[in-house]
Amino acid sequence: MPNRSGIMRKFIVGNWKMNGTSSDLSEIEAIATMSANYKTSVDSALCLPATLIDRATSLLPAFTLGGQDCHMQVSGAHTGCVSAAMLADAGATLTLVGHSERRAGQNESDADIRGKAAAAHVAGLKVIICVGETLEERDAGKALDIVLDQVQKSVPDNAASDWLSIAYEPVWAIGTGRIPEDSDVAEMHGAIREQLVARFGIDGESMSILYGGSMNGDNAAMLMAIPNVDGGLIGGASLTAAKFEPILAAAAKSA
Ligand SMILES: O=C[C@H](O)COP(=O)(O)O
Repeated sequence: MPNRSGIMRKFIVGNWKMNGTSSDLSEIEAIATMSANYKTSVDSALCLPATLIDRATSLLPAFTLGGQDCHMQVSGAHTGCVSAAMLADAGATLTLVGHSERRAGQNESDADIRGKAAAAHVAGLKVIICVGETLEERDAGKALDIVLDQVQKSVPDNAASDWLSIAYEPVWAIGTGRIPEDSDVAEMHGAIREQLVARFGIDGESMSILYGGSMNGDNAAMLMAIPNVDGGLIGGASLTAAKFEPILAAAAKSA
């Protein structure tokens, strides 16, 4: 997201997925303490399991913590679901929506994700909408069409750079150790940027577009040097301060 002088700061977000119990609060604290060393040039956050958000925010009120999903309704008969208002009440200030593991595992549609993003915004949360193609879609030459369609249909019409970011995550790169060619990342992020600017005007220039999928300390500098890569959404390498720090260091250097 832009700072006051309009320069894009890198935005590095860890996604703990379904990992973490109270015994991991000390590691979350270590990550927060380490991240503070980079705060002059890098915005960082952790998206935690909903069960940990309240305790983590009590322990670390200055660190940005988020959820990994929310329901589109404020309350009601939705057993097992968590609303955006509940995340905010627990202390979260942002949430992911539309992660591919939910699109596939929970059959979430673009319309669902748009509704969740809108609900999160109403609850006062910043939102990261995840998009990405499968390997079959890339091999069929459909990656750009698929991802741009997801962005078009998932992003609400009132989106603005002060609350909305996109995370491009090729499904086949998540947790596999594989990453796309630089040129493919540049092409996709450039195309997403063009679409955001066409739809939202100059504000589309300031919406952060994160890359996700096997980002780690070895490849982060290279990935963040690619035009329109404004940061990262990191899974496995966000689980410890030791693995997360080199990514923040790379982001700080590229800022
Ligand atoms: O949300 C994070 C992404 O799914 C990336 O996960 P990964 O860094 O473990 O590949």
